[in-house]
Amino acid sequence: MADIIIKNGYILTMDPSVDNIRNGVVVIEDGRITDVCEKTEEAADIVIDAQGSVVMPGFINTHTHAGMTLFRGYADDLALSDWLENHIWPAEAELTASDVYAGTRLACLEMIKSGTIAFADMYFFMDEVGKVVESSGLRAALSYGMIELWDEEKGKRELKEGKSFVNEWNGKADGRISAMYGPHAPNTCSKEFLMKVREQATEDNAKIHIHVLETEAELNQMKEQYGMCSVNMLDSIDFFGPDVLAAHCIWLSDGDMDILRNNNVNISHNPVSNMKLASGIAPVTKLLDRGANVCLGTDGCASNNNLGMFEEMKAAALLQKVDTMDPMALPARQVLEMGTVNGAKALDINSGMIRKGYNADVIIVDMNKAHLNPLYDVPSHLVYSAGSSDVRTTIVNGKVLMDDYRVVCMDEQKVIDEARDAAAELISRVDAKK
Ligand SMILES: O=c1[nH]cnc2c1ncn2[C@@H]1O[C@H](CO)[C@@H](O)[C@H]1O
Ligand SMILES: [Zn+2]
Repeated sequence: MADIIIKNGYILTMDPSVDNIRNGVVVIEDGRITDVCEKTEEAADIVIDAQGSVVMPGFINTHTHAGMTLFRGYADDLALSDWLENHIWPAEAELTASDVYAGTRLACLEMIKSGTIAFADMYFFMDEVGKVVESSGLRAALSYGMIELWDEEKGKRELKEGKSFVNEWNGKADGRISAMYGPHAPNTCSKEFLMKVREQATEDNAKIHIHVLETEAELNQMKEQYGMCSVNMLDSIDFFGPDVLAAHCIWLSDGDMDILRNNNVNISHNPVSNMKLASGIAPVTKLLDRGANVCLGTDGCASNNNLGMFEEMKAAALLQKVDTMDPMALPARQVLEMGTVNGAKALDINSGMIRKGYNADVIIVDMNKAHLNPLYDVPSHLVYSAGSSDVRTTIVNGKVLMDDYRVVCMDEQKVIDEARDAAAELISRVDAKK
């Protein structure tokens, strides 16, 4: 007997080798999708009627700082350097482990409710993040954000912390958690430090998550310091490879794009954060044309200000259209791939498609809504009209985390209350230091 059967839904497979099914069935057993078909005679413990809904792979948020939900709306409408240095970093200096626990729980709740099944995180107190991911049922690629700032002693401590996190958490929670190294950025970590990180990651068989060319200021700083941009500098130390997840990647030359493509670097595009901080527009269309793997991420809640992937998809599509002045640029189907298939490739997980043998990381989107009717084309609605609150069911690793709008893996109100309390106390500590 199967664990879960989802029936009567429109199956959006995202699998290039299999057509979508208008009225189909997804069978789930032992955390895997065991069948995708028109009809089944099989029985299951749980039968979900997805009438009037789309059954699709859940989203993969490939760049975030989950604990930053506590700073949602705390410092807005500022330039990135001012925002980070004068507002966010002083506030983060007061963060405690229990704050990160509360903030990450809130983030996981929000992600489950908005159809995200996995996320790539870079933050502090990562043991707390690991615990939250483990108990929530989500999947995640976690990294301790190492900020060296050209201080050799600090660099040693940071790398030690990054390494102990990798050693402890890589492969945990039945393989739902992978651990990565998270050097913050080429303008906050020295070349020597980045070389050590690369070496350590290779030795530990762990991936690397880093911010790259998010601002023009970074580009200028790198040119001044090294006589070359971040991509060239990283390439000169053989930093790149298919195990690297580079966030933002805005200020790229054509040569940089070739380097990223030729090294199979995964690029996390974060359009909402990039627009909000006026960081710039990443050349997504050009990267995709080259065959680079571009996926989507929201960035932290202080620069977005939510973790919704529907919104991120729409922003990505619209931004490329206006940037290239071509309304055919980045069509709905391709953005959906960025949010699912490409994200799975970046995190190296067997998710992102409704396909036999793949992880049962499935969401059900309710289409019986005013803003989703009439329905001509499913990808179009998902990208241009649907929103986070249209997700009715979220399944990760064959476990139902949200069942028909009801989150079953955590006490929703308690998570919200605890995060609100933690944020209030945190900000009063920050204000007391001013
Ligand atoms: O958009 C961004 N650019 C650069 N740094 C960021 C951004 N968003 C968050 N952080 C910062 O990265 C560190 C993660 O470990 C944190 O300090 C966080 O505030
Ligand atoms: Zn970031």
